This record gives sequence, C-alpha cells and structure tokens, in this order.
Amino acid sequence: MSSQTSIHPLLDSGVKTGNASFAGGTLVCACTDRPVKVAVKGAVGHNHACGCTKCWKPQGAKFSVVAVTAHENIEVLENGDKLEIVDSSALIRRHACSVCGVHMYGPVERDHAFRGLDFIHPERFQEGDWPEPTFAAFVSSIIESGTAPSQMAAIRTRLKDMGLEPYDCLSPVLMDVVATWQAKRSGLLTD
Ligand SMILES: N[C@@H](CCC(=O)N[C@@H](CSCO)C(=O)NCC(=O)O)C(=O)O
Ligand SMILES: [Zn+2]
Ligand SMILES: [Zn+2]
Repeated sequence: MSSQTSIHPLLDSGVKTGNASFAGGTLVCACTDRPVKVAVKGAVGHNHACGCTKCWKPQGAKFSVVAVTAHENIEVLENGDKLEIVDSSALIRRHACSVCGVHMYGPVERDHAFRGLDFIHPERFQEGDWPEPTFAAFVSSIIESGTAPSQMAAIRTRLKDMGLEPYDCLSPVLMDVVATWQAKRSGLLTD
C-alpha cells in the first residue's frame, strides 16, 4: 500500500487503547462558528472502522470510525438548527451539520435489530478517551469510493496488522445479532 494512503488519521500510527468504561461526552462538529454540540449521556459500543460510502470520514481517510450508543443517550445541546438529515430513506438517519458536513448522530428508527441505537463518530468527542475501534467493517466498500481493487490485499493486511480484523459486512457478533433478530421475527427462533 502506498504510504500516502490513510486508513484514518487517528489509526495510521496505530490504534490507541481507549477507556472501556467511557461513559459519554460531547460531540462537536468541525465549524469554528456556531459548532453543533451533541451530548452522549452514556456508554458507546461496537466502535469500528467502516469503509462504506455512507459514513462520514475526515478528509483523506478511506475509513470512518463509527460506534453506537442508545438513542436515549443523545441530546442536542447547541446549534441544532444547522442539522439536516443526509438521506431520510436510509436505515441510519444520519444527522449532519449542513455547514461542515460532519455527521453528528444517526438513529435507527425502523423495525430492525439496531432500532433504538444511534451511530456516532467518537473522534468528534471533545473528550479523548473513547473506546478504541476493534474491527473493520465494509472493507470491500472502499472500492465504491474509488480505491483500486489492486490495493485491497495491502489494505486488508494493514488493517490486520493494526488489530482491526477486516470484514466485508459487519463483525460476526453484529451479523449474528441481525440474523437472530430476523429469525425471531419470522418465528423460526423463539426467546
Ligand atoms: N456498499 C455499501 C454499504 C453501505 C452499508 O450497508 N453500510 C452499513 C454500515 S454503516 C456503519 O457500520 C449500514 O448498515 N448502512 C445502513 C445505512 O447506511 O443506513 C456502501 O458502501 O454504500
Ligand atoms: Zn459544522
Ligand atoms: Zn458505514
């Protein structure tokens, strides 16, 4: 892989271990004027690097860093008038700052295994000790944003070397959660 290729600026020099007991903080967008501020009043989980085209990434990054928290933990504190929904038909209703483009929170409101969760970008916490990402999701999707297929082997190796097991969907744990929810919904599994 080219040394010019950034997985993500906060991961390129190694994944820094965070605080597994992180209990929340304040997300801030990138605006210097009237930044949007969103409180997350509780734990975040399943932090991961995501290669999909839909998640917000900082300039030059191939992957986002994205985690979930319970929707009840989310409270818009300041400048919520700047928020707009990126794609109201998407499963994740990403609320982005209309000026700087940073995605602040994305609730799942539809009937789905992830209903009640919000997707957030921990790097936007003004506090720095959020739990580190533990896997890489939707890795093949970076091709959809222009990465040459010939780079994929090197990128997967780089992710593994930094301790982020690469998957082309979500992690097995999360895929099992989704599949279990589906099986219960269709009546093939009971509680
Ligand atoms: N190849 C597509 C994949 C997009 C996708 O399905 N993304 C996942 C993961 S986002 C956080 O991990 C997803 O669940 N999306 C639901 C949504 O975006 O509403 C692409 O790259 O676009
Ligand atoms: Zn902004
Ligand atoms: Zn994504």
